[in-house]
Amino acid sequence: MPTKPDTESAARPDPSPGAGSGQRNDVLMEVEDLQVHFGMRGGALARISGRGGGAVKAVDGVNLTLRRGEVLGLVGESGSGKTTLGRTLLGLNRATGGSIRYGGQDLTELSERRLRPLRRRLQMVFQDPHASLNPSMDIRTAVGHPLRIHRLVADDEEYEAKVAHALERVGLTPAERYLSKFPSDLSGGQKQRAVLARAIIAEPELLVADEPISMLDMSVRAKILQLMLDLKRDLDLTYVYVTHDLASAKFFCDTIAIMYLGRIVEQGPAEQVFNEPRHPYTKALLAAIPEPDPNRSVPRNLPRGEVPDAAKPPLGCSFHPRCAAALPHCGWERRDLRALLERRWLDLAPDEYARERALIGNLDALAEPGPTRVLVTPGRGHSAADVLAYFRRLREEASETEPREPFWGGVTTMSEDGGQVVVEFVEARDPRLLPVVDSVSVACHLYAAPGA
Ligand SMILES: Nc1ncnc2c1ncn2[C@@H]1O[C@H](COP(=O)(O)OP(=O)(O)OP(=O)(O)O)[C@@H](O)[C@H]1O
Repeated sequence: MPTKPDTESAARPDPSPGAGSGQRNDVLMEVEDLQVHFGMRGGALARISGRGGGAVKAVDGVNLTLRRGEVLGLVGESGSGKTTLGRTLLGLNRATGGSIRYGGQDLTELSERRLRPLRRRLQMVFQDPHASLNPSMDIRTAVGHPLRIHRLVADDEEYEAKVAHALERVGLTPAERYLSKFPSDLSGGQKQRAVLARAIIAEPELLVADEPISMLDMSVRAKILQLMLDLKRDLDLTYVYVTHDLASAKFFCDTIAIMYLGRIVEQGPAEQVFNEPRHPYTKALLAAIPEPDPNRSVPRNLPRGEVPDAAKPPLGCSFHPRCAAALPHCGWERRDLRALLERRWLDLAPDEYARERALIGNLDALAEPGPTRVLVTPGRGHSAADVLAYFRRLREEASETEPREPFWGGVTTMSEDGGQVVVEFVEARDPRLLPVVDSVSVACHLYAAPGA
């Protein structure tokens, strides 16, 4: 990886629509309590996936300050909401709540017609350069497209000159060699350069780059990132870099926001987040990539499986079911009891599994979210006393063999009631993103005062 130039986040003369708006000069965008919920009602996909009636909380209460000249990395596993957040900052997805202050206006309230002129200033670079360029359009037409849309040139001569200038800026030189070529004539790296030329041609101030190098050959990835840094320096750009590739984020970003299920769980200067991760999720992500290895992406071997369904996020802290450091009030609920049993049963011999499984009646009743008081029906031929004794045995065993299993700490009482077993959990608390040190904020009860 090339060396990283100094950050240029200092204030500069402000030619943007934000000038004179009362915003601080170095702040480009201010995001408050942003929500993007996708309704699942009615659609065919919703019916097939069984998610009908709910909402996918792709972005759920995000606060961000984007400073001019900054490279902000949105990092997290697949499904954490990075792309949706990035698109919403540009008005490509509509927010369902909260605000995005930019240029003295709230983008979330603008009609499509009023958003259109702002789009010149807010550009997106997508992951797949092949899909980003129309195969039947030559580079001259594709790269200059924004000039026509936003009516930025007086005549063909000016058009041609601006396209040639943009191509040269991104290293497609001499420009004349590329103007009449088609995307299929270019390599992957050259295509992404052309995409960048199109993104900068209308003189934007913010670029949201969604995995801009992940589909490129390893040999050109660093070159494209270096080109982006050069463009940022020369054109006073600000970047939001969406990625699950921690190594490139470490190199490329000034600030990192780690996302999990639609929320930011840790945020701060890249150096601090990488050198001293605080949230257990950030720690797990970083522990899983050995350094230095720019080829690795976020691995799948995080504790306890995949990111949960964003339509039914876990109670309290969304990360608690996968978190080895979870506390009693992190949000334990009946789904966690089922997950605990299933994890245990996976390791049992068939006859042991059959014996234990038979103790519990309808396991599906434990599949839904909440509540924190759950009734467990014994299996046929078994009594509540059998189930209660079983649970108590599991808890005892866990305290000896798995002292780090946090689930049982979240159980307050277990008792019999009317032929069923009642398991009650500690009331869930939702962690808020709070400053922990200087400019690092973390959403985790490990860092919050009791009762916070
Ligand atoms: N248009 C949509 N309609 C319904 N759900 C959506 C839509 N777009 C995204 N989602 C859902 O929102 C959640 C967040 O998706 P998003 O693509 O923003 O995450 P991501 O972190 O960028 O993931 P990836 O790295 O896989 O792109 C996911 O559960 C996804 O299925």
